[in-house]
Amino acid sequence: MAADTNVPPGVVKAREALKDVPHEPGAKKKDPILVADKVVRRFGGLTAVQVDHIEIQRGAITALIGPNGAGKTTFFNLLTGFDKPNEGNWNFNGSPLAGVPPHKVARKGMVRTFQLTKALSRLSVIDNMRLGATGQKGESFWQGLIPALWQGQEKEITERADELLVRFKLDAKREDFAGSLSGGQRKLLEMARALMVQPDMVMLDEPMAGVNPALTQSLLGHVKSLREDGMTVLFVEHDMDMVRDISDWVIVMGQGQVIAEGTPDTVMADPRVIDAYLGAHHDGTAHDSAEVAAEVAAEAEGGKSDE
Ligand SMILES: Nc1ncnc2c1ncn2[C@@H]1O[C@H](COP(=O)(O)OP(=O)(O)OP(=O)(O)O)[C@@H](O)[C@H]1O
Repeated sequence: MAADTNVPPGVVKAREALKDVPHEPGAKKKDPILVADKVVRRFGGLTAVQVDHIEIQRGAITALIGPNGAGKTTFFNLLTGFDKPNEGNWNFNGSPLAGVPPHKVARKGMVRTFQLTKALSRLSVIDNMRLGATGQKGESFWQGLIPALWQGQEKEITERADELLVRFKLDAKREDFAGSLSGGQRKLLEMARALMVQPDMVMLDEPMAGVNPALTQSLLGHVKSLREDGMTVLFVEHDMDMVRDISDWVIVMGQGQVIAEGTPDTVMADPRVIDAYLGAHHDGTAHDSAEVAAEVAAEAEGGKSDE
C-alpha cells in the first residue's frame, strides 16, 4: 500500500508507535515518556484519584477525558508537582518525579499550562512569557524572585519570548496587559508561555475552553505543530470534536480511575465510557446505545458553551 504523503511525519510516527497497543486501561506503550504507578489522592473521605498504572507514549498527542469530577485536573496537578499524592510514583524520561516541586518538574521537561490568573492578567504579555522561563505559575513568585533568576540570561529569555510571540501571532500584543486578550489569545499565550522552558512534554488544561470559533483552527494547528516538533502532548478537554480531531490516543478517567484507553473512535464507542458520562450526568434510566451516543455528543457540545 502506498504511503499517504499528506500525513505529517509526526502523525505517522505516533500512529506507528500506538498501532499494536491494546485498547485497555493501563496499556503498555512502545516508548513511554511518562509512567505512573498506584497514584492515589484523597480529599477527606473522597478518593479523587486512584490510578493503578498509566503510560504516555512519547511524541504522541494523548487526550485525558472523563466526566466532571473524574479526577483529571487533580491527576494533572499531582504529575506536575502542584499537589502531593497520598501514595504513588511516576517516572518522566526515566527519572522519578514524585515529590519534585513544579519549577523543577518544568526544568526536567514536563510543563503544564495554566489559565491566566488575576495576577498574571495584570502583567504584560511579554512579562508573562519571561515568567514562563522559570516554569512557575506566577502569583507571589514573580515579584521578588524573578529578576535575580533572570540575571545574565535576560537577553536570551527575551529573544526566545519574542520568537514565540511571533510564532503564536501575539507579537502585536507584546506590551498589552494579558488581561486585555480575548479568550483564544489567552489560550495561545498559555501555550506559548509553557514553551519557554523548551519542554519535552506539554500538558494542556482545557485548551479550547472559551475559545471563539475563529481561533479554533489556529489553536488546533499549534497543538499539532508541537507533535511535529517532537514534543509529547497530554491534554484535558471536554470538547469532543477537538479530542477526535487531534488525538492519537485517548485515556478516559471515571471516579478517579482509568476506565478505558484507545484511539478516539474506539473509546467514544466504548459502553464503559458512555456509562461513565451518563452515570455522572443522568438519572441512570436505560437507553439504547444510539440514543446514548447522541446524548454524549450533545453533552460534549453543551459543555463547550458552559465554560
Ligand atoms: N482541593 C480539593 N479539596 C476537596 N476536594 C477536591 C479538591 N480538588 C478536587 N476535589 C474533588 O476531587 C474530585 C475530582 O476533581 P477534579 O477537579 O480533579 O475532576 P475533573 O475530572 O478535573 O473535573 P472537571 O472536568 O469538572 O474539571 C471531585 O469530586 C472534586 O470535587
